[in-house]
Amino acid sequence: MFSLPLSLPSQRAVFDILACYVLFRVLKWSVKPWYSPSPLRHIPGPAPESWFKGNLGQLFNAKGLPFHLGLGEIYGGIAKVHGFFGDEQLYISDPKALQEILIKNPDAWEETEVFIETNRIIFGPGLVATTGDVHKRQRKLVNPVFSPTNLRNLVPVFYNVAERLTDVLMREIRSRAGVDGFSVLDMSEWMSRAALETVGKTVLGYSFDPLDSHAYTNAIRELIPTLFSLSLVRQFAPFLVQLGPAWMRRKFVDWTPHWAVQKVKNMSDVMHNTAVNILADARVSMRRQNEKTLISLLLSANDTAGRNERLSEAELTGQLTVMIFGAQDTSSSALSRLVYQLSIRPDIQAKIREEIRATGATDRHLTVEEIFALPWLDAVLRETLRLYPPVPFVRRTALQECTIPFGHDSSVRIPQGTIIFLGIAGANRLPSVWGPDAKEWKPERWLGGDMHRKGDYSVRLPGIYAGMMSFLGGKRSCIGYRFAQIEIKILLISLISRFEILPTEDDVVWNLSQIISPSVRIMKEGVEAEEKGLPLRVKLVD
Ligand code: HEM
Repeated sequence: MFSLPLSLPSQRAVFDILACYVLFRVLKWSVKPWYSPSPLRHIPGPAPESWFKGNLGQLFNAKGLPFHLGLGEIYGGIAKVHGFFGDEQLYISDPKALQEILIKNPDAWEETEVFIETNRIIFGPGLVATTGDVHKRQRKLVNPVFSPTNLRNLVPVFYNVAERLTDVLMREIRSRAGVDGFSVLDMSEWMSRAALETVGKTVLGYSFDPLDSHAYTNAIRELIPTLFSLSLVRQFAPFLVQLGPAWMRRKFVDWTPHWAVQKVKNMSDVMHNTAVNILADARVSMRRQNEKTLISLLLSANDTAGRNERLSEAELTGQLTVMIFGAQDTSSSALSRLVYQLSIRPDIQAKIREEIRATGATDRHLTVEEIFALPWLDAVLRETLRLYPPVPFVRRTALQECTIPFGHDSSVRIPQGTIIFLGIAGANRLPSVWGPDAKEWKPERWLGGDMHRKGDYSVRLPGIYAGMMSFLGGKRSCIGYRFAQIEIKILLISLISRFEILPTEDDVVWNLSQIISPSVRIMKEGVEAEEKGLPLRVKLVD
């Protein structure tokens, strides 16, 4: 558990600081109800599981997804949960409330300090580590880089990765197929490699070589699970970042005797150093070859931006790391779920194969228009992202006191500083929006346009994609949502036109580590355990 040999005074310093913080929170918690009764006291919700961490142990838990979904089902669109020392927080999946928070009054809400400060330490000052005007300025420069035209120009690169993936899979299958022609492959591993290679090539023009165990590759793939294991410790970040200058905070991190903190520190150093080198290379090759990777487009946009709009070197390095992260785990989680759903529904897999074949796509690359005109592929992508969003929740803090409407004609006053969870997965399953079959995976609900929606037409979610919350909505919505659609569709076209995919007998479970990922239940020395992966039976189509 403890990985660093620390001197006694430094351990003592970390301990004293944490002890002061705990004392401060306990005092605040015990005195507050006497001088101001909470306006949230009547909001229903589960009892705190512990006096110390409230419901945080249930919310930030690999097995916590049913708890998240249950909050909306049991208590409605706004439920009260508890943070440290009884801190009252809200869990929100109500469409009207989401509309108010994300669209109507976005300046009253911001990412939590915990999120911003830990991201700033890990990624540097990129999009996920800045707020207010700085974030607005960064988005103004980064958003156009993901324009439909720029993404269209990258289609050959997306195809190149997809074809390299199918070539490798063909070799794998041929070398170890059984008599029935099927081979069992860990498809989540392959989807993760494909997603990393895609983002490496499109954003940076850089190959991470998916078969190589490059330190940067490992850092990218292990960071999010390691951070999730630190979810509770992370809550102290806003307090810790106020402790003196940067060199002193770095010393505190160096002295922290926790293996996961040290692992995150090392991964963050690897990512930062690699990003600095990649940026320098990108500058050189951009000038030499007029290269059109997303980072070279960002560099050009930055060079021509006005002085007050321009990103600093640290901000550019931050964007680069953030783009890689934003793209990798999320896309690979979505792809894993998609191939799994198609494996258990071979009838729908066959429909996609048929519609691809009808375009003649097996011999040529489809254009973006042709890709988006495949109705079953589109319906399967939408339905899978709706029912199984890779990021099931995000959090925000109220920057000022505000009142938010919810339900038919209710409202609640929210004190400044309140932390809220935006229940992405919960909102995506609301019967009021999607109809009584909201909890079923039914791609056909997307065929025939909006008329097929069975919910109440007056209730709308403020998401940027297909009226769902999977890529969020508003000022901090996903910048790569078009990128993700093209990437996923091209990879699926290549896979489904060449391979038939069926499930194995394995018991697949989907765990939460901020982003959802698959594991299988196994017996290890007579004891039930879980192993990361998604074994599926794959064979070449006849
Ligand atoms: C299926 C794939 C994806 C899903 C489900 C997804 C989902 C999300 C969500 C929910 C957020 C909001 C996070 C928050 O508010 O805390 C977000 C933000 C973001 N995403 Fe994605 N994302 C995906 C793919 C991508 C890709 C491919 C990229 C880049 C190439 C990307 C880049 C980003 C960035 C940079 C942000 C931060 C935006 C900001 O704070 O202004 N994402 N994404």
